[in-house]
Amino acid sequence: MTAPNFILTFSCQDQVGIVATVTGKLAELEGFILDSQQYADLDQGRFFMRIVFQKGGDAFPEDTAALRAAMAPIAKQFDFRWSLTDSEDKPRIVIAVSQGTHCLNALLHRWKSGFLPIEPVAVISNHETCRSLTEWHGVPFHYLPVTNENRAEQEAAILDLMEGSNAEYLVLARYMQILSDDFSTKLSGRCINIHHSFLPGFKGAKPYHQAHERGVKLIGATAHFVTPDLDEGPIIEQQVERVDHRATADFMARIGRDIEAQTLARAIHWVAERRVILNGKRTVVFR
Ligand SMILES: Nc1nc2c(c(=O)[nH]1)N[C@@H](CN(C=O)c1ccc(C(=O)N[C@@H](CCC(=O)O)C(=O)O)cc1)CN2
Repeated sequence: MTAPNFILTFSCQDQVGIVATVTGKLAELEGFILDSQQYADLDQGRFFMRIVFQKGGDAFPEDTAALRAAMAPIAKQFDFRWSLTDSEDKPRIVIAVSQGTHCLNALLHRWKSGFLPIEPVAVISNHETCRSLTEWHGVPFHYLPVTNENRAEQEAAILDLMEGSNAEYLVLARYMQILSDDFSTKLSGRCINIHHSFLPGFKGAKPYHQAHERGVKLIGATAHFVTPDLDEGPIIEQQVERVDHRATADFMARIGRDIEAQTLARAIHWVAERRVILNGKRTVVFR
């Protein structure tokens, strides 16, 4: 049986000696480093790092909890924002969708085929459209209709489902409802949306119509963390495709579906491999 890999990611105020201290501790624990990436944001004065390591000797802690306990004094010393996970522990995810199937299908197909290291614990929707696709993949489907009158209750039901299934992330896979400020704030850093434009261009529900009206030559998609400010959250991944004067809004939407699906799946893959760290209104992505 191959030794498990562990992933340590952290950010902190930058100073001399962070890498030496962290890797010195791993050496003391006989940790064997397999991959290491770091970045210093000089403007913000913050340091970011991701280290993948495994057992390299008998001094290595017996499990993830013991590893976390061993690293905790250093995390306290530098006031880390950090996570330390076993690479086999796939993040538990609730997926939200409205009527478009393409992004949901991309996530569930990649997961079922073993290409996306996630644990989709439930799909929620304000329409019945995606029930059969979801249940075909063996994932529970929850129909949660929403109106302006019941939005608070519906969002509370989503939160209860996340807590009840110990879900780490809510992924909006073309969920066409604006989350309330309270809900999106509660899920800060844990809710990811796919927007069907190359942000910051063309925010809102109908970006392809806006793009056609503007006569753009590139269309795209953007996966980002959700904040109360619509389509303003920290960007995780983007992709673009060329179009020309013949492209109608419907044509743009048609080729856009593939871009959206691939962009969201790629972003969720990065997140699942603990490669994404929030950096204020931006992200650091160790690819
Ligand atoms: N708090 C946030 N909620 C959501 C965000 C976000 O960034 N912050 N992103 C959206 C997704 N989205 C674009 O990517 C989007 C979805 C819906 C709308 C919109 O205007 N919806 C209308 C209803 C439309 C309908 O019923 O079909 C509305 O809510 O009144 C704009 C952008 C997901 N939520």
